[in-house]
Amino acid sequence: MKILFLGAGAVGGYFGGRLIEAGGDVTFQVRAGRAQQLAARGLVIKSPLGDANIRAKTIAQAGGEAFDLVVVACKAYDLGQAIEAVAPHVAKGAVLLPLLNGMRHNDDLRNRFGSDALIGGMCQIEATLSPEGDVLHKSKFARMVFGPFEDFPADVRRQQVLSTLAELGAKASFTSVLQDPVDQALWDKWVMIGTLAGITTLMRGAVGDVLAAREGHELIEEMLHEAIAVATESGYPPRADYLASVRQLLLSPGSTFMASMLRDIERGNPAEADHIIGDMYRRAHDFGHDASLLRIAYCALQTYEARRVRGGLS
Ligand SMILES: NC(=O)C1=CN([C@@H]2O[C@H](COP(=O)(O)OP(=O)(O)OC[C@H]3O[C@@H](n4cnc5c(N)ncnc54)[C@H](OP(=O)(O)O)[C@@H]3O)[C@@H](O)[C@H]2O)C=CC1
Ligand SMILES: CC(C)(CO)C(=O)C(=O)O
Repeated sequence: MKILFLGAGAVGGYFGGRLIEAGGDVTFQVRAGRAQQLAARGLVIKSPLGDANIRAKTIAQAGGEAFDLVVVACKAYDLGQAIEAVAPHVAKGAVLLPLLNGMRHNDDLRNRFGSDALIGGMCQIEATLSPEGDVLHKSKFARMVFGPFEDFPADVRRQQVLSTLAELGAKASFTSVLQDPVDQALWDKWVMIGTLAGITTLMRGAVGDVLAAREGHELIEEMLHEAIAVATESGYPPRADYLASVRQLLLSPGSTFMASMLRDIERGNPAEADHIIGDMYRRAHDFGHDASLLRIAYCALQTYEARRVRGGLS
């Protein structure tokens, strides 16, 4: 199976690199700056699961080659361009697997390419790119979940892609899970990341820092409650055992766990505010919920973005 990763950032670089190690035929579609880094240094992964320096095949844009699977691994604010970049691959028969946090990108991709071009996915990893472009994997967990959507079961082509990816993933240095249907896993992840990103960007600290504050524990619980309410109204209430694991992550005193969105803000980069927090707040609002913490977190993120865009950060 020929696999293309659109983007070789923290997520694309990690999972794409690990699939190459497992014997996968993987190419990265990258822009000029990232292409130069990969040519100069190789695809470098620094990870508690094992360091690697991988020779990565790259292309600048869609050309003659056809791919069976295109993994979309960009940030949400780049999705518009990414959609145009992957369109020629879809026209040649590729199936798309987005690994972005949030949910709305699935609708965007489905509206543009149709349901039969899409499988669902998400990943759990704490990773970032160093200034030199090395993938820095910070915790031991690395998990990719993929599968067909509940309302659109896999046809023969997507089933073939899913099972080949599962076989390859089983040999790779991450946990690979084929989940049919995939929807609950995507909602569960959004509940967790919506709460984590909301609270850590609002308070500008890791989970343990927030918990050190007098109202910290209560506010984390309140934001989690708002996110759970959106998932529940949407038909995907998180299971009790999943919520127990989320509470363990979000309520561990002293924990340095934080959302990648906070790291983006600390570097003065754009944040996926609208996609991860704004979309959740809007859905809460449409369901008639108050969701006052999501509302404030979204407002804080929009304030950051306005200041960033006017050059007011330094
Ligand atoms: N980092 C993490 O720990 C986790 C992230 N996620 C989610 O995964 C998604 C990706 O995040 P992450 O990997 O951290 O982000 P990064 O910023 O590290 O990587 C995104 C990459 O996409 C590339 N890209 C964007 N548009 C294009 C394009 N049109 N053509 C080619 N390359 C493109 C960027 O390239 P360029 O360098 O040229 O800008 C960049 O290298 C996000 O939705 C995030 O929320 C999910 C779980 C964990
Ligand atoms: C919380 C985490 C690290 C889990 O995968 C994540 O998705 C993110 O910060 O973007």
